[in-house]
Amino acid sequence: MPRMTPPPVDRAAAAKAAVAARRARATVKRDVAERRRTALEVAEAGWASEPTAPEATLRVRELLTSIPGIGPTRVARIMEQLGIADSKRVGGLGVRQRVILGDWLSQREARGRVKSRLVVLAGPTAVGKGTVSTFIRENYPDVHLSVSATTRKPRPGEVDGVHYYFVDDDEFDRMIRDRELLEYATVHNQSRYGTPRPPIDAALDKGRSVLLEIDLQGARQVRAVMPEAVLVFLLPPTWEELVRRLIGRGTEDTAEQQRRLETAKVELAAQDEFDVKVVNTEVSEAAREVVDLMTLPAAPSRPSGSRLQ
Ligand SMILES: Nc1nc2c(ncn2[C@@H]2O[C@H](COP(=O)(O)OP(=O)(O)O)[C@@H](O)[C@H]2O)c(=O)[nH]1
Ligand SMILES: Nc1ncnc2c1ncn2[C@@H]1O[C@H](COP(=O)(O)OP(=O)(O)O)[C@@H](O)[C@H]1O
Repeated sequence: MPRMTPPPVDRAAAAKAAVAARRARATVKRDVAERRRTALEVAEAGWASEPTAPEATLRVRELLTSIPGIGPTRVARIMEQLGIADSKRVGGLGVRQRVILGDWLSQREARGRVKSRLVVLAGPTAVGKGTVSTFIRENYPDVHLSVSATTRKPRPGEVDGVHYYFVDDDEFDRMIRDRELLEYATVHNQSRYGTPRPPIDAALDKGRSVLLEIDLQGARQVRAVMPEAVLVFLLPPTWEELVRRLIGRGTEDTAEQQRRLETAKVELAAQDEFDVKVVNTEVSEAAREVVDLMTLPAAPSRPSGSRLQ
């Protein structure tokens, strides 16, 4: 599998790029408003700013990457859909491309304004769903992290009501019967897992954002019953890194690891069903990208190196 993330950039350059990206987004939107005066007039008017202005020299790829929740893989797909070459700079776009890009940005913004506060986090085994969710629970207390019910036995250190509600088969059946579960599924052909609905409704009613960390089958069910939910697919930086994480975790024997990796291939093939892809290279970064989707103010950052760095 090819690398999915670009090499790290230095912070000053990243900050400069972020400012340029913000200005470029504003310029493209202004440009779209102007286009109503007819495409010809816009063509004659040319680009709204100097060709050397930072927003004009910025690559479209960088502009799109600067939008929270859009990773490099998604950017490549969006650019292909919009028919914009990878090397294009914002200032070098033709009228038609500017119109297409401007429309896309406006639609994205409109969607952002009505964005659901319910985010579903899914992804292949060992990609780091649990780790990212735990980071969010510990660093973004405004987010309500759903606690699932499961028929699997607790692992050492797992606390009932915190990590899961550990229930037996009869109780799980009762929850299904009484329609207490938003979704449920049998995972890894072993145990049943389900999302209790009442706490989610209560949290949403109070205006809190809600995060569900569930499997692919569950994510599809949530989409069917709550189409406003934002579905996030967590990706590993590379396939090799996913294998390393699974083996490194050391919670499955070799046969089970093989079985999970086979499932992971199937799950990775479903990534395009999701609204947003987030690459889990750095736990804190991936967590921030997920929380950004909920339009919450960011939590104060902890001193670097305090956890999971
Ligand atoms: N559909 C569904 N899947 C869940 C739910 N809770 C957890 N899962 C998924 O169940 C799988 C197994 O979770 P777990 O037993 O904690 O083991 P691990 O994540 O593989 O270490 C993971 O893919 C979770 O995302 C739920 O409420 N519904
Ligand atoms: N960004 C990351 N960088 C390095 N290791 C990670 C990262 N995210 C998670 N891990 C490690 O990968 C392993 C699997 O993570 P886990 O959260 O259990 O995955 P999942 O819940 O998706 O099955 C764990 O050992 C965890 O510490």
